[in-house]
Amino acid sequence: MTYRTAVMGAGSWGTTFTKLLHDAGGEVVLWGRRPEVVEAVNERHENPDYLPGITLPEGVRATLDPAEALDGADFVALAVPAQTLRHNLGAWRTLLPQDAVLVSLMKGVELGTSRRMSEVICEVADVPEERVGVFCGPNLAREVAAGQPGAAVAACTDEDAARRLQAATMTPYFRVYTSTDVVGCELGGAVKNIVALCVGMAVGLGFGASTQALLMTRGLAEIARLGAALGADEHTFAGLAGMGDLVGTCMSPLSRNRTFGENLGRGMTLDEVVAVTKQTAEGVKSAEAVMELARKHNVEMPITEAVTAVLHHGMPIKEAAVSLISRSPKPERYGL
Ligand SMILES: NC(=O)c1ccc[n+]([C@@H]2O[C@H](COP(=O)([O-])OP(=O)(O)OC[C@H]3O[C@@H](n4cnc5c(N)ncnc54)[C@H](O)[C@@H]3O)[C@@H](O)[C@H]2O)c1
Ligand SMILES: O=P(O)(O)OC[C@H](O)CO
Repeated sequence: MTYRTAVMGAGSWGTTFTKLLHDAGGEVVLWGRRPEVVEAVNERHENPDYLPGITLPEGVRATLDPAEALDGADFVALAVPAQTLRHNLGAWRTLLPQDAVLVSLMKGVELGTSRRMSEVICEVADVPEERVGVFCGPNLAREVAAGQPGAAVAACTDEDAARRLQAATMTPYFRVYTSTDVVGCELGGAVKNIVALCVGMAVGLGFGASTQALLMTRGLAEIARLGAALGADEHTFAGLAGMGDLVGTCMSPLSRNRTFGENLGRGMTLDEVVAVTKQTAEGVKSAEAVMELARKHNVEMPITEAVTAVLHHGMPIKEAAVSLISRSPKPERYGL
């Protein structure tokens, strides 16, 4: 069976996901909002702003017209920044094919509502949760685009839809597992960005692997605590969407979130870091939205709290580091 997919958003991950779908043998059209990006993909088979040096297959086609991209799609993959999804999807709502599965590629939580991306999709597109999927895992766009061995999770509460998404995305170099735990997969993807910001700050301050491992491990514990409060399956956090994505992102100099934190840790001001960050570092805005969720569900998330204090309330990084290391003594516990 050949599936047709519309990928909405021609940044680094949207473009990479388009290549993956093509390599998996599917039909795919990439929607981009900038004419020069669409032209580069169609004429020169590259997206130099986001994936310099990567050659895209000749069969990969891009368009500026959302209706053309969405026409007849089995899957609609959404790859815009988390904070613009509501606006973008609202504009495409009447063009969405009746039975298409809408797949979030995004790793963020909406500011103001604290909604996960799948919740925003259900609300704006007015579709039941069975028609909304999530694709996530330790996937640094450049490495996946280069065809390095990798894996991800295709999640949907409708197991059959998850299996179809799996079939549409498996390639000789990329494995895809299914899950029905949409909540856990989304939280794993969104909250690890906040932990990666913190690990980056630690790297920027000159701290080594011991401190980074501490932050990753306790970061995973707070992700699992929030997940338990929101009804996620705690096993998800030991998998690709949890530990896998957390470790991949926190360890990689390619991560925009880790790099953002590292620049702050080295002493740049927030404005300076924002000015040099050309791509989306979702954790920066999502930190406040996740903190709001944590407060609402009475979940302790000290790393998220410290990152939010540094990014949005002017707390000096060194003060945040002291606040974390001097927390009261307690037994080690994973999850709740
Ligand atoms: N890059 C990765 O390695 C990777 C991997 C997995 C998931 N993700 C997630 O994918 C999502 C997209 O990230 P990305 O890496 O492609 O980001 P990016 O910064 O590389 O690209 C963002 C894209 O969105 C477009 N865009 C920006 N503002 C817009 C608006 N107002 N309306 C419509 N389009 C707009 C940009 O033009 C660009 O095409 C994020 O949630 C990210 O966390 C990224
Ligand atoms: O570059 P980042 O920090 O957005 O991370 C990219 C992916 O989410 C890694 O899985």
